[in-house]
Amino acid sequence: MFSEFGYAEEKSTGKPYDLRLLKRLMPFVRPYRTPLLGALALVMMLTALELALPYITRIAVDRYIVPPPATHTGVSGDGKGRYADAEMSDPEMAALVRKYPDFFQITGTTARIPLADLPKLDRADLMRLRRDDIRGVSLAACLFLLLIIADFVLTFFQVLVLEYAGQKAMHDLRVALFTHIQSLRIAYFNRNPIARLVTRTTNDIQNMHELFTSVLVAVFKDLFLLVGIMAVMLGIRWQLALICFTLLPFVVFASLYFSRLARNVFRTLRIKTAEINTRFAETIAGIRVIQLFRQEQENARKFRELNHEFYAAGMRQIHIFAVFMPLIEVLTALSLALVICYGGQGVMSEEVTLGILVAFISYMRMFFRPIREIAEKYNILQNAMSSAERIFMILDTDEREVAEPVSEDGERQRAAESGLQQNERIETLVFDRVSMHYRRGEDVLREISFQVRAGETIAIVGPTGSGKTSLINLIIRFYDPASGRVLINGRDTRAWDLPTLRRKIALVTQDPFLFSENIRENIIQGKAEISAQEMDEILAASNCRELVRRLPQGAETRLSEGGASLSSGERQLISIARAFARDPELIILDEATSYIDSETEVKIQEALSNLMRGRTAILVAHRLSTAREADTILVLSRGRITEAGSHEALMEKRGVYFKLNQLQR
Ligand SMILES: Nc1ncnc2c1ncn2[C@@H]1O[C@H](COP(=O)(O)OP(=O)(O)OP(=O)(O)O)[C@@H](O)[C@H]1O
Repeated sequence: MFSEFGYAEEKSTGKPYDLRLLKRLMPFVRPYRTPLLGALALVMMLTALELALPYITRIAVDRYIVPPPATHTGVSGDGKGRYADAEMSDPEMAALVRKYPDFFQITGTTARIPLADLPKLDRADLMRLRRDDIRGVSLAACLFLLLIIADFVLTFFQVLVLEYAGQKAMHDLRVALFTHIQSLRIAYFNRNPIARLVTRTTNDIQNMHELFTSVLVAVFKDLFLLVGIMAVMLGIRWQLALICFTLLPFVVFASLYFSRLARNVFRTLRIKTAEINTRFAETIAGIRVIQLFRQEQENARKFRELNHEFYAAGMRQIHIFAVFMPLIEVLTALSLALVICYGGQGVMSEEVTLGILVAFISYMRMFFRPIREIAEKYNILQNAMSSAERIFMILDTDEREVAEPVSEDGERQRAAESGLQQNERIETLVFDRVSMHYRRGEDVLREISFQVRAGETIAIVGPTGSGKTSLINLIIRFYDPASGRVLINGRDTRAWDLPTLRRKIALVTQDPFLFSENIRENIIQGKAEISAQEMDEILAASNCRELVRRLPQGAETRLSEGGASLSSGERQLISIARAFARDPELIILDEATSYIDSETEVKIQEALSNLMRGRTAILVAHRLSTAREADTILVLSRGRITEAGSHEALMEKRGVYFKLNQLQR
């Protein structure tokens, strides 16, 4: 049963990139293109900074650390060995040279000392001789530090700007999705379980968010870094660079292979998470049934099974990454070994400087990271694409309740029409040979015809499943007839402006739904503020006064989810107050079948007669005593009207209605 609960759709494997989908995303991204481009520019700067770091190390090593003194002095060679030079014109150098007459040879204004003899000098003298190198190294270190600080600051702004753009774009997408879902016809919700729609607005949007923040810009960064490292390495020493790149195909292959393995596991994990969530939500919603029928153990067994499948998928994921991550580390280490081996030989044969070797080692450490990250992001990208696919599938659902006016002219025309209709009072409601079905070929109403005039009350009675609720669903246009017409004032309801039509009607259902807002908000339901006096009148007419007085903060008391803190009778009283607040012309009442204590029952009946006074009413009556007062009673059976007339007329007829009365007595 669970696997049928809309999860098949979760299995859809999005392509890792789909230009069509990316194009659809553009309207949501376009308003934030400036911050996105800003983030991209910051990423380019960051890449340049990161590439510069090993280069600075190389300069520090080659120019200042390894060679002998550089500025006052220089390296010179005469075939037999290498020397460090010191300028005798500098008095400090001259004094130093004179201190070690055995080591220095003076020619003209230059003194030189064989490199091999440098360690024989005092440490302080050696430092003095190499003071310019020490200054150079300190400068390089400062520059290194500055770049790291700049990296930190730029990363901060890059993350901030990117998150801003991503959050904003996803905020807009979530609102668009929510608004669209809200505008869909009731029939759509029969086919789409709540859990699926909730997942769309939460998980799927989250996946898309990750696409923005972890993939889009980061992939650019990884690519810049990869290309940059390759270019710098080739530029410094192409022979050594090519040796390093020999392992590249293995890394790319391993990354692609593992990302494919991981993709399947991620998908299973996603499905299992959704199933666990639904099982959990269902358990809480149905806790009374579970406890009453002692289903705890069986339910726990099913949950354990699901949980185990989730655990198994989680472990598979861990196994994959437990092999993949170290494998990439091994390949990185191998490439480092190659650099050290070949680079080390190069240093010994003086084809490569030590600085180059050090820089290469740093670059190699950085080199495989972007490849690994691109492989990881491939999964996020794919996830996001299938989320985008599912989100747009909903956004493309063309089952809107109110057709959008196609042009401005259409809009004006509609506004003018709705203005006219707003002032028009409902005089007649006519069902003209109406049939309807939920599934093709299974008519639940057949050829229904009847008429109601302003001020009349019609009661509909009939066994369960005979189509009473379906009939009232047609009046408020939750559904439309398959054939025939529902006419108000002689005009098809489909030609009426839907909001205007609905504003004239109030529906009091069997089990009214209350929102987790306060009582006042539940009653006024989006209406502009109403005065305290009006509110008091509504509470009085709907018999809610006493109930509100008992609550800790009166009408401002916030209800728990679905009004669960109130009894079903109290919920009905509030829903009657809600109908009063609309001051409707037509009342549709689906009488409650649940047991309500007789005191509350009296209150409800009183409130209802107040509500129906002077108004047109259509009443689905489960108790025949309620139907008795109606002007006309329609008896429905298997979707057809089998009898119609006043209570007296139908009793005289001695048909179905008479028999029902005998039974309920
Ligand atoms: N959303 C739906 N999708 C498919 N079939 C439906 C749907 N709602 C109702 N039905 C079917 O339509 C038929 C009429 O149902 P309806 O709810 O109108 O009966 P009812 O007379 O109001 O019943 P009750 O007295 O139990 O409320 C039933 O066979 C029911 O199974």
